[in-house]
Amino acid sequence: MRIVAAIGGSILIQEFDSKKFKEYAEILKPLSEEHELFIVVGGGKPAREYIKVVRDLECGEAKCDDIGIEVTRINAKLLLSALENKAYQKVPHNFQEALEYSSSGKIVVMGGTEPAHSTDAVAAILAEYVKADLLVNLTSVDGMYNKDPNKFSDAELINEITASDMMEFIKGKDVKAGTYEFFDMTAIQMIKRSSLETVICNGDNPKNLIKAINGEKIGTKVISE
Ligand SMILES: Nc1ncnc2c1ncn2[C@@H]1O[C@H](COP(=O)(O)OP(=O)(O)O)[C@@H](O)[C@H]1O
Ligand SMILES: O=c1ccn([C@@H]2O[C@H](COP(=O)(O)OP(=O)(O)O)[C@@H](O)[C@H]2O)c(=O)[nH]1
Repeated sequence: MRIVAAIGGSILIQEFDSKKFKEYAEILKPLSEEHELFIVVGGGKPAREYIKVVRDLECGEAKCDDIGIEVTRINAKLLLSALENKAYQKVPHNFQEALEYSSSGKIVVMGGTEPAHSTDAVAAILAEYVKADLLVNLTSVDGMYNKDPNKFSDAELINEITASDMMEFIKGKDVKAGTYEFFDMTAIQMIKRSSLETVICNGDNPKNLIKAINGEKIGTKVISE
């Protein structure tokens, strides 16, 4: 299968250590023997810290995004280091490069591309671009809830949701640099327009990626309606 997986910065680099990079490398290396893998990594806390500095410099949101993108690319480089020769050792800056690098037969790892969206959108566009069989979004919670599970203890996990309902849910959420929380509108639009098979699940345990690939019931399944 051709798989695009987005790994949220919130899990990959929660602390400044190599733990999650190593854990993911251990899972991704054997998976790449069977599947074609494209990994998109987020910026997490370091991106938000840098964005705060740029915002204080008052040079505009696009510049803040630009710095956020640089941080996602640093995280991509860290994952490349952990993956060693199983990954193509260059971070693509756009979708065409990602496709080119994948012809090496190795894992491709990238971060952001352009301002005004998150790496969740990058992963969805990439999935469209490379005609992926599956898009997996690995985040810091078990999937999509009816409200923020970190704010509401009675939040309920949604097992299945249509892209249209998800759009309705996300409408009006902040689109400033570093503030995309759960998912962004661009990502959902891609899922809808290209009927991308999508699963959102907890990436704190990298083995959940295997479960999602094996079609086990996990997290939230997004139906492209
Ligand atoms: N309806 C919701 N369902 C799940 N998570 C939500 C929801 N609304 C807000 N969130 C928040 O979104 C966060 C995930 O976004 P984020 O930290 O940016 O992750 P990532 O690093 O994967 O992009 C969760 O920690 C959660 O607090
Ligand atoms: O293609 C991209 C990817 C990222 N970003 C910026 O980089 C930040 C960090 O990316 P990430 O996807 O991790 O967003 P987060 O979920 O941390 O908000 C985002 O908030 C955006 O400001 C961007 O502008 N374009």
